[in-house]
Amino acid sequence: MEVTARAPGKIILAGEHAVVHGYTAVASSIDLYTVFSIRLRSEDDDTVKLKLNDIGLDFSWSVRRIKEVLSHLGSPFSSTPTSCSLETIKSLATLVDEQSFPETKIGLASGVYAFLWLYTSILGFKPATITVSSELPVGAGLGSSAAYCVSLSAALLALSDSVKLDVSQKGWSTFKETEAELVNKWAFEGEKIIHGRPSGVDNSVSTFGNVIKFKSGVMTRVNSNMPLRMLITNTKVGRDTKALVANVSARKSRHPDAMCSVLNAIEAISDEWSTIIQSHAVDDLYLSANEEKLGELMEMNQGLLLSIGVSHASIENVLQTSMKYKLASKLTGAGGGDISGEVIDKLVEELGSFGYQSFTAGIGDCIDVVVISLPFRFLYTSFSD
Ligand SMILES: Nc1ncnc2c1ncn2[C@@H]1O[C@H](COP(=O)(O)OP(=O)(O)OP(=O)(O)O)[C@@H](O)[C@H]1O
Ligand SMILES: C[C@@](O)(CCO)CC(=O)[O-]
Ligand SMILES: [Mg+2]
Repeated sequence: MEVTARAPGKIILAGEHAVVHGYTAVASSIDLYTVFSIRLRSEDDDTVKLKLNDIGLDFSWSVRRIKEVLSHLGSPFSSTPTSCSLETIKSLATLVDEQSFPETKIGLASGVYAFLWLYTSILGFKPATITVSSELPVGAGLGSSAAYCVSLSAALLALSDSVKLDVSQKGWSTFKETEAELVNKWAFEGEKIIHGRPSGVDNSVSTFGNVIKFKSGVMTRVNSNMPLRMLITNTKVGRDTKALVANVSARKSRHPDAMCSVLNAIEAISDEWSTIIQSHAVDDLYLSANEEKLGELMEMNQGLLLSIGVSHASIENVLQTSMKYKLASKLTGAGGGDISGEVIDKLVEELGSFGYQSFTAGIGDCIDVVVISLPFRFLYTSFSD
């Protein structure tokens, strides 16, 4: 039996970091996916093999060893999403250390802990070969960790017999709403292992697709009526969402009043973003006035992100380069090395001369356009041998 599940990445249009502290963010899924495939092996095989294609790492555990290390948990199965305790993370770290995790890639280990937690909690101790590969750059602000956790949870739940598929389209099937909620909740537990303190916006937009507004754990769907041209630039500067989120919290406890004002301002920007993209353009003039407003909001949001300490010299370089072409930009996701914005070919070329990689997340025929109202959802297909 094999199941393949995929889940999209995202861009945060406004409100990253503020959303961790209970303020509104607006996010959209993009058409770049992470794909998990799980092939169950025969019960007497006794191995769980994990192949992480994007980061070039393979693992192989015996089911017996996993059981032994997690013996304090008793039965691992849980029908409701459960948090991984610190004690269990230490046990999972033992399993990962035994596989000689390369020191240079140690920052990636939390993804393997999240895998082991979700796998054993949802499927128990079944032998299998699991492969993951992604179109998303890992750790660049496009929600790779959420797409990883959502596609993994979707594949596991599809195999667990506890969920039923919705109608099948072109070989892919979707989950019904309540089952998608279950996938989302499990994915959030995985994100907690990777991020430390996720808001839940990334896994929610990866699970439900489209454009969403997110505040204090509550998601609202946004009906976007505005096609947007977006360019995403990866500065390739390594960074870690967990550390950036922790730095913002530390700054907030040092300067509570000032930070509260900044986060309130970010929330006002998110609210205006969602109002604008939901409005119906009566004519081209109205549309271009709205585009200009969004550009200003992006500039203001970026200024506030700088003030909370999550920008980076490379991001500022992209901003200044874009400004030469009178284009607005902001970082997206956790910051510290990535950016999104509107652009023209010359800008892409100039950004390329700094070693940055610009790409568009195209949809269907619209290769260079992100139409943020498209209904991206994770999908999976299953078949038996
Ligand atoms: N395809 C993948 N293969 C293996 N691990 C992955 C993959 N995608 C994500 N991860 C895990 O997620 C971590 C990156 O998550 P992180 O939250 O730092 O970045 P991001 O999700 O890409 O950006 P952001 O959270 O700002 O949107 C990696 O260190 C790894 O543990
Ligand atoms: C930085 C952050 O706001 C977005 C990361 O994509 C973290 C989160 O919301 O979990
Ligand atoms: Mg992430």
